[in-house]
Amino acid sequence: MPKHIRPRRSMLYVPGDKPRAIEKARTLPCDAILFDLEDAVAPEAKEIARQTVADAVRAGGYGHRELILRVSAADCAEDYALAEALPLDGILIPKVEKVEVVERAARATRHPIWCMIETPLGVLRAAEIAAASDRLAGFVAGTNDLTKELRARHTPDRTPLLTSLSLMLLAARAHGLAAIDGVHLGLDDPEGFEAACRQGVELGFDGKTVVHPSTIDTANRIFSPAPEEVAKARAIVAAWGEARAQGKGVARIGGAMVEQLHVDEAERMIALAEAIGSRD
Ligand SMILES: CC(C)(COP(=O)(O)OP(=O)(O)OC[C@H]1O[C@@H](n2cnc3c(N)ncnc32)[C@H](O)[C@@H]1OP(=O)(O)O)[C@@H](O)C(=O)NCCC(=O)NCCSC(=O)C[C@H](O)C(=O)O
Ligand SMILES: [Mg+2]
Repeated sequence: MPKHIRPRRSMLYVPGDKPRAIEKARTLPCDAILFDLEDAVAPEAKEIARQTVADAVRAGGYGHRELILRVSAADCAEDYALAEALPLDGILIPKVEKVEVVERAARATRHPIWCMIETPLGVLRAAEIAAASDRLAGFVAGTNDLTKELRARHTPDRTPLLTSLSLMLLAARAHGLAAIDGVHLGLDDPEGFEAACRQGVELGFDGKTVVHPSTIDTANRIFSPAPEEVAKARAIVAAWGEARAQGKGVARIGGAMVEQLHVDEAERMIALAEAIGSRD
C-alpha cells in the first residue's frame, strides 16, 4: 500500500502583489497555492510582492494547502533568499531548460524543488532535468509559454501540445515526480475547462494549475477518483487477497484479468481517495 500520497488536484496561482487574492486563498478549496513572483507581477511590483507574500506566509492560516513560491527567475537571488526565510513547501522555478539550474537551486534552497517545463528545450531535456536532483518534487506544465514558443495555436483538444505534455509526463514518472497540467486559457469557459481537466487525468497528470477560484471545484472533482472507481479498486484488492490465499498469481474479477500491477494501481487509487476524504 502506498505510504503517503498528497492530493494535488488543484494548484492555484496567486499573484504575489494581490493582497486580496492572497487573503482569499486561505478560504479556497485548492490543494496548493503557487505564490507567483514571475509573470503575474510587473517588474516594478516585484519588491512589494515579496513583502506581501512574506507577510502572508508568516501570518499562516493556509491549513493543509501546500505553499509554493514561484520565483521570478531561475537565478533571482532575492527570491531564493526570501524562500529560505519562509516556511514553504516548495519553490517553483520557471522556464527550466538545464540540469545546472536544478543543481544550483538544490544548493540554494532547503525546500522541495518544482520545475516549470514550458519551452522546447525544457521539454527535450525533461528526462535529464527530472534526474538532476533527489530534491525535485515535480514538474508543472507551462502550456501558455509552450504554445507561444512552439508558435502553435490554442486549440480545444490541445493537439499541438500533446507530444510535449507526454514527454514531460514520461520524464516525471520515470523519476517518481509529480506532474501537474498547465492552466486553461479561457476564464469564462467551464465546459472547455472541464474537458481540459479530463484530458489531463487521462494523460496521467496528478492535477491542474488554475488561475481563478471558480475553477477549483471542477479540478478537484475531476482529479479525484470517482466513487465507482474506488469501489472497483476495493473489489480488486479483496479478490486479489483471496486469489493469493489460494496460491494464484492471477485472478478474474468480473470479465477482467487481475495481476499484481492492477492491485498496485488499485491500492494507489484507494490511498489517494482516502487522502482526499480526510481533507475534504
Ligand atoms: C485572471 C484574473 C486577473 C481575473 O481577475 P478578476 O477579473 O479581478 O477576478 P474576479 O473579479 O472574478 O475575482 C473574484 C474574486 O476572486 C478573487 N480571485 C481572483 N483570482 C484569484 C486567485 N488567483 N487567487 C485567489 N483569489 C482570486 C478576487 O480577489 C475576488 O475576490 P473577492 O474580493 O472576494 O470578490 C485573476 O483571477 C488572477 O490574477 N489570476 C491569477 C493570474 C496569475 O497568477 N497568472 C500567472 C500564472 S499563470 C502562468 O504563468 C502560466 C504558465 O507560466 C504558462 O506559461 O502557461
Ligand atoms: Mg509560463
